[in-house]
Amino acid sequence: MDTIIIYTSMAGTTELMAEMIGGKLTEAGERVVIKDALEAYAHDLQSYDRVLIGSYTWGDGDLPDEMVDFYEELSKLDLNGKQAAVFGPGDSTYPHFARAVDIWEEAIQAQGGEIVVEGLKIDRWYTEELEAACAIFSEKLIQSH
Ligand SMILES: Cc1cc2nc3c(=O)[nH]c(=O)nc-3n(C[C@H](O)[C@H](O)[C@H](O)COP(=O)(O)O)c2cc1C
Repeated sequence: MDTIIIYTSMAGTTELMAEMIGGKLTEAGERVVIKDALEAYAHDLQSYDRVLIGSYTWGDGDLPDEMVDFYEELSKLDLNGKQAAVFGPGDSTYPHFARAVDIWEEAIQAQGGEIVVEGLKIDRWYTEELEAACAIFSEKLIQSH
């Protein structure tokens, strides 16, 4: 199973999640590439079996600005046959908690990708749960194929 993790991070939480999840999959013997969305092109996804997107939420429940180009490219791709899952931190004091996770899941499904594990949303006020939550998410991914 070859996985690409595309993420963007402002203060480092999403990056940490990407590294933790990537580390767990690698430990399980999977091949993983982690890329910052600013250095990634959506067509990069074509060479991988599994696509993971890591995205915090910005504005009023919006995608981060750094991911908008990638989002537009992804919305033109055929993702049939791809396994996918999304993770990201948010802040539950905002009305749309971690909504970027839902936006990405919808975009992936609209292009034919299969969401194999429910999106992981982490509240920034509870980051002590980060490592355990990322480990569980990774384990579900490993079990899903
Ligand atoms: C201006 C601004 C707007 C934000 N809007 C939302 C939001 O609508 N929903 C949400 O859940 N979190 C929101 N957040 C919180 C970020 O998603 C959260 O701080 C996240 O941990 C940042 O990820 P990072 O550490 O990878 O940069 C917002 C943060 C800022 C500074």
